[in-house]
Amino acid sequence: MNTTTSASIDSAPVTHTEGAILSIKDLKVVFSGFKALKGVNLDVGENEIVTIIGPNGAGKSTLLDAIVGKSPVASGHVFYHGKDITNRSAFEVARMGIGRKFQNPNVYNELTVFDNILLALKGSHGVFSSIKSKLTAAKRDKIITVLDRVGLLEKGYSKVSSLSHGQKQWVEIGMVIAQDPSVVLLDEPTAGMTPDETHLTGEIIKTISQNHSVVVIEHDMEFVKQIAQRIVVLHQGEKLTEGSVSEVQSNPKVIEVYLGREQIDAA
Ligand SMILES: Nc1ncnc2c1ncn2[C@@H]1O[C@H](COP(=O)(O)OP(=O)(O)OP(=O)(O)O)[C@@H](O)[C@H]1O
Repeated sequence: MNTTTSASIDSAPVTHTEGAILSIKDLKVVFSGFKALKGVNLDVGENEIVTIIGPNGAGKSTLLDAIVGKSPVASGHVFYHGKDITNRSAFEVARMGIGRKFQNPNVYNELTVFDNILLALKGSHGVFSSIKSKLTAAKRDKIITVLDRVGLLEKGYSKVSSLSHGQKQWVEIGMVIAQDPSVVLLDEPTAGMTPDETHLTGEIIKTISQNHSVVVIEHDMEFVKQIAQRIVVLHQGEKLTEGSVSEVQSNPKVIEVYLGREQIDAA
């Protein structure tokens, strides 16, 4: 991979981390004087699952928003495949290959699961023309592959309105991966799910990581343990630490600001 350099505020060259698909350097986001991110660094490798945890208001969603051009970056850099994409528009970032799923499913309830995935495929233009146009074998195969990866092969011809909350979330994950992103960003994908749905979501994330890098914001520590390879802990707009599940769970600072509180909440 070639090294890309960008000028920082003080003109010192800033480069991405060699080999990282997504490389975030000293990222700062400020809302009307409030520092939501105070200089966060994060690297995501190919086919890696990175899980972000931290207390409410830590800056987790803001970090994903800043990556995809939804929150303006005050300073610092977002490199994607070595290219500086800081403050690109949400549309450009999505087109380049960073897919984002938000907390609430954004699906077409009156269409089938199959048609929802069809609409998300690259090259689809508008609901009516996409569904009425002739389905090529390649598109059909692609949709079936996506349905298989998100565990919805048998629900392909069901209307989304008939699905459970968890299944609707998987439809939307399918719509994101149908666009062939290199990186998939998931904001609390298990919110509101049953324990069984939560576990299946973990298995789906592990499956999709075979073809995509995945960054997941999550609160449920059982789920984090199921999927986590590397955990990043955010606190008050800063990275407190990062490491394996056992490293993070035994870190006194993490216990003090986050895990202790989670354990009390769970009691
Ligand atoms: N558009 C905005 N305008 C002003 N303040 C904002 C905006 N978005 C987020 N914030 C503030 O930035 C801080 C970080 O918010 P963020 O949503 O990123 O936290 P979080 O870690 O995702 O929290 P949660 O777990 O509750 O979703 C919070 O104090 C929040 O109130």
